[in-house]
Amino acid sequence: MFETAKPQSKPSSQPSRIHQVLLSACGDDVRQAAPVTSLGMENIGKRYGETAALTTVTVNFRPGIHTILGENGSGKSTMLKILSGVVAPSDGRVVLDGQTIVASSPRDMQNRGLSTVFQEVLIAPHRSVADNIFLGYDGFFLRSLDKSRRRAAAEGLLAVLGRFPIDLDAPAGSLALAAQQLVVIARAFMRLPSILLLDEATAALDYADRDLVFDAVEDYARAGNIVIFISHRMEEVKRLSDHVTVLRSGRIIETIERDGITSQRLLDLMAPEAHIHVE
Ligand SMILES: Nc1ncnc2c1ncn2[C@@H]1O[C@H](COP(=O)(O)OP(=O)(O)OP(=O)(O)O)[C@@H](O)[C@H]1O
Repeated sequence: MFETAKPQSKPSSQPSRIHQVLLSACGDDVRQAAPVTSLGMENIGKRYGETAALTTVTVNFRPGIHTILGENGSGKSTMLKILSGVVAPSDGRVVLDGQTIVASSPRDMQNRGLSTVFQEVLIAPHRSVADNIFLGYDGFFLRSLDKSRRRAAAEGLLAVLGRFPIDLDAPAGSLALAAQQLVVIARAFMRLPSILLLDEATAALDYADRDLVFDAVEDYARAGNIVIFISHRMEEVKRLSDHVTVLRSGRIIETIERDGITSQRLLDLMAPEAHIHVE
């Protein structure tokens, strides 16, 4: 069966729900990252010794949800690590709103409005949930937030993203992996990024919580932000994507727009030699 993705929803002029939660918790001290209208990779190459992880990758990301799809080892995480400033490309350049980013670092990219949820769940296990959500946020809010506003912000975000309350005072390392993943996603949203990168960020969640996170992500993209999403799950890709870029062996094979996205087409592009037929 050839299902197509649902029609793309119109951009909204409203602030995102996440933004509204933070405004109501923290008032005017919330600072949203400057809007970004385009993030590009131009002729990016990345080699690890003999391995060419990426070869002449050129792609432009705009507001909306842009998925990167490819088999294991096709180079998806390497793309996100380069955009996040974690890994330097061997060739090519990253361009943000027409400006070439030189010698970027994770901190530099965060300051330019980018937040990343990496595949590995990165938490400080002995620190509280609330501390984890605010990790690395010094100076982000216009004035330092008192404890009660921090807690209200953390609680508000977690309530948008998950169904069950998470104890803000518990050491983050004592939580189940799914709850830790929600904490990491909440941390990424707390910065109100203009560009949100999600690398298999919902892998540990059950369907119901995944749905809530996807609702929040869709709403966030509709408010004019760029979301770059990596997932292996076909139903997620079809639900969320405005554009899908398919990678194979470190090269871009094609970028498909929402109207053209079907499971069969994506499988044919990802692994043509496998001849997988979608029933
Ligand atoms: N730090 C590294 N050192 C050496 N090789 C690496 C390193 N990181 C990635 N690679 C190699 O680069 C290629 C692309 O890896 P990458 O993790 O970007 O792929 P991926 O599509 O994200 O895979 P997965 O879906 O398994 O996460 C693979 O061959 C991988 O083994």
